[in-house]
Amino acid sequence: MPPFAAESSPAAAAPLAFKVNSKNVQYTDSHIVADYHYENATVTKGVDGSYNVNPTSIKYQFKTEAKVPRVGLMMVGWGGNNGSTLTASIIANRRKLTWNTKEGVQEPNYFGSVVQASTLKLGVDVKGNDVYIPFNDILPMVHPNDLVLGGWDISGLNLADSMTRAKVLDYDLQRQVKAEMETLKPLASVYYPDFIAANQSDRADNVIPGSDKQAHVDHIRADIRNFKAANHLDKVIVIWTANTERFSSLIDGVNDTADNLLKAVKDSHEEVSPSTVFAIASILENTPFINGSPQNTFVPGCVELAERHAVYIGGDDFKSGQTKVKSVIVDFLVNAGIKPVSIASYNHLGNNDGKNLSAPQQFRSKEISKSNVVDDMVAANHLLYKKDEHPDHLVVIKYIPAVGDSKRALDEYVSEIFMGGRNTISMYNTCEDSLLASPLILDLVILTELMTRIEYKTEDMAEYAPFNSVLSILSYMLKAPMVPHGTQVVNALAKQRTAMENIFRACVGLPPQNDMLLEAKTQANRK
Ligand SMILES: NC(=O)c1ccc[n+]([C@@H]2O[C@H](COP(=O)([O-])OP(=O)(O)OC[C@H]3O[C@@H](n4cnc5c(N)ncnc54)[C@H](O)[C@@H]3O)[C@@H](O)[C@H]2O)c1
Ligand SMILES: O=P([O-])([O-])O[C@@H]1[C@@H](O)[C@H](O)[C@@H](O)[C@H](O)[C@@H]1O
Repeated sequence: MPPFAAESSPAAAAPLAFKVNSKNVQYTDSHIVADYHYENATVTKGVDGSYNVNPTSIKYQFKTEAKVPRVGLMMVGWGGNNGSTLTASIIANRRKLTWNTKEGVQEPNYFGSVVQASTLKLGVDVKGNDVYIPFNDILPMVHPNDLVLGGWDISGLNLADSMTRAKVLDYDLQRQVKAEMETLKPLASVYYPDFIAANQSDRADNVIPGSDKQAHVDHIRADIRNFKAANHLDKVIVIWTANTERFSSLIDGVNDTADNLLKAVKDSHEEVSPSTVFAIASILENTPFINGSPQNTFVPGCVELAERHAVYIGGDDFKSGQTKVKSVIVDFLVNAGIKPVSIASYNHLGNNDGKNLSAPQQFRSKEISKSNVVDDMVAANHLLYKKDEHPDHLVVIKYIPAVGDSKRALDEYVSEIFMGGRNTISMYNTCEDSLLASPLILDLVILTELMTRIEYKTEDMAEYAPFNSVLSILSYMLKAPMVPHGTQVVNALAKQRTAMENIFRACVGLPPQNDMLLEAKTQANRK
């Protein structure tokens, strides 16, 4: 039986939520085609140190396939807290289950998903008031309830037992989805003990045998093909929500180029990690691969392979809690002309992720992804920070089993303010970590799939082309967002969200979002 088939295929192309009345936008039976002028400015510095600013305008044409396909989500680490929680939550939403809690009857939702539970401004009404629509109405997108779920885990527990082990969801909900979850069993996976904490070995009872890494790549490729065929899917997206691995060493001749990496797989080189095996297998199956963990899955050779095959990749590390808040707080402080001088981020948690992170090499992967998030915001304000000057920044993660998935996060931001003053912001944040991360998996899979249906061309291009294989548009959901080589990393959450919104607005021929509200500022006093 297919691991988990959606109860019904999504309807044919659903009617669009809105139409833009413009000569720049054409709606065909199959596509939305929009002409868009991308306005920017190039800045050069004169010998006297002054800037010369040259406005630029590039005409793009975006073509979006309007029909939403039948999509499968294959999770690596399906039996983990995130994977089992997301699966149960989709069942609950799909079946409109309600459950009793001490607060009363709870209804299912997709809170925490930008795509499913946030809105965006479409424009203003005749009175000049903002009009907001659901984020997922900007362009046709897959609905989570229509996703077909599957995946792999080194633990052979079925999803009901995994859900019980995770201790995330309320019992009265677990009770209602148990029967369906019991039918779901992760596929055997690739397990190289050296890459995750030794304390994970007791879970590894569902492992593809042998140490031949080429055979493992071929095995995973076959799994993807079989899942797609068995569930009559148009597309599959693979997301790594398995344990955090140690970083792979970057070795010339091994993982520096696509060809060397493919040879390293053939040679079963020890530095090819399980996550890179999955990424290679996905790329060779023309299947997007997203890394929800902090390790450097995408070694240079893997990025080159994705670019060679024009397959989307994205990562790293779901941005779900402390880091998400940090990418707002530091942005606010620096843009307010206030100078953070020290950032201390401590948390403890007791889930299996925390257990794995209690090992030094796995913690180091997470420390890196949690530490670099302020770099762009600091670099953007040379008035506050001299070149290469940074706030002190400390990341601490401790494992305390008793608190389970309910992460306790303590953050302290000390900033220099006016005339030598100091401002200290302290935060204490507790939450079920998996309930923050699981909705992000939805956003990542839904937006990655949408991006596979969008092409662009500029006036100098004869044919349409896909976006760059490294999907930096996903950065809002990621702590250490991957960007195309040589391009800037943006971590500020507001900028990440605006970029995402404006690209989708451009695909329907709308100008970038702005909050100038000139209507209210110029007409209000008109006699
Ligand atoms: N808030 C969050 O939960 C959050 C936020 C950011 C990042 N992450 C990252 O997401 C990942 C998953 O988090 P989680 O809380 O679900 O962890 P988890 O430990 O509950 O689940 C990970 C699962 O991966 C499985 N696994 C390990 N190695 C595997 C392999 N090679 N192949 C297949 N399965 C394998 C484990 O058996 C386990 O079931 C972790 O790397 C974590 O750091 C989580
Ligand atoms: O998202 P965030 O709160 O900054 O970071 C979290 C860490 O603080 C936590 O210890 C870890 O278990 C989660 O995987 C997540 O990465």
